[in-house]
Amino acid sequence: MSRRPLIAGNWKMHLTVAEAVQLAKALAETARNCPDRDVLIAPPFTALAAVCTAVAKSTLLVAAQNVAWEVQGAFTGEISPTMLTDLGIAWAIVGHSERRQIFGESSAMINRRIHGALGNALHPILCIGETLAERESEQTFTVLQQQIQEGLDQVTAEQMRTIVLAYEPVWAIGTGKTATKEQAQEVHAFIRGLLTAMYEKAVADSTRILYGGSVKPDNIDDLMQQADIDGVLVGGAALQVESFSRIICFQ
Ligand SMILES: O=C[C@H](O)COP(=O)(O)O
Repeated sequence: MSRRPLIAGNWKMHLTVAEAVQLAKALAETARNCPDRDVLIAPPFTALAAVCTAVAKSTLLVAAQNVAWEVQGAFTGEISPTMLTDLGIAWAIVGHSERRQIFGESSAMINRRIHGALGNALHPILCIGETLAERESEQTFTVLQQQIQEGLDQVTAEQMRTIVLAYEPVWAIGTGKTATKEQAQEVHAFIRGLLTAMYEKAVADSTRILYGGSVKPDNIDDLMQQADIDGVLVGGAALQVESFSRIICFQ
């Protein structure tokens, strides 16, 4: 089954509005030259409106880095799904390991965010991944299974059509230590098998599973050649036009 590649850049807490618009415009040009793949950027909240306007006529997809589960109310510091759709945004990252680890987001909270997104026409990118200690104690698959089952609790097969998963081993994020292509493929195949068990083969076969963690121009081609790697979620290397353009144009 062929799945359309998705190359996503998570800008995290970087860039001014002007810098974000400049980078987005340059990447829209790169994306235009690679029409056989989806290209997505996730700017910080402060730059979302300006970036959406700047790339409105391009194929570039724009995501928020998180999303609340309620549409309005007393939730200081949160951004609601309808505030995002109001800007024309159709995507949201949910459950990034930095949200889980630094800000203490639980699987239950992440599941609520997933439903908040799904209920308001946003495509969630659900992030999962094990820590170094969990990998070294051979708990990788147990941890991932729990994160996926809890994150996707009450998500239907129909809703799975709009969800993307991103496997990001915590030990590979921002460390320069990428998982080998074999390690990444092994986990992606496990995730696809789990989706088959949770839903059905057609759902597993059509779900895009991204890899994230120190993806760079020099490892993108090997990663994208793996059977179950359908794209990448890039942090550091997504902040420069040259490096992210090379990643977008993987061979
Ligand atoms: O969301 C992106 C990931 O956290 C990967 O970040 P990185 O490419 O800087 O390792």
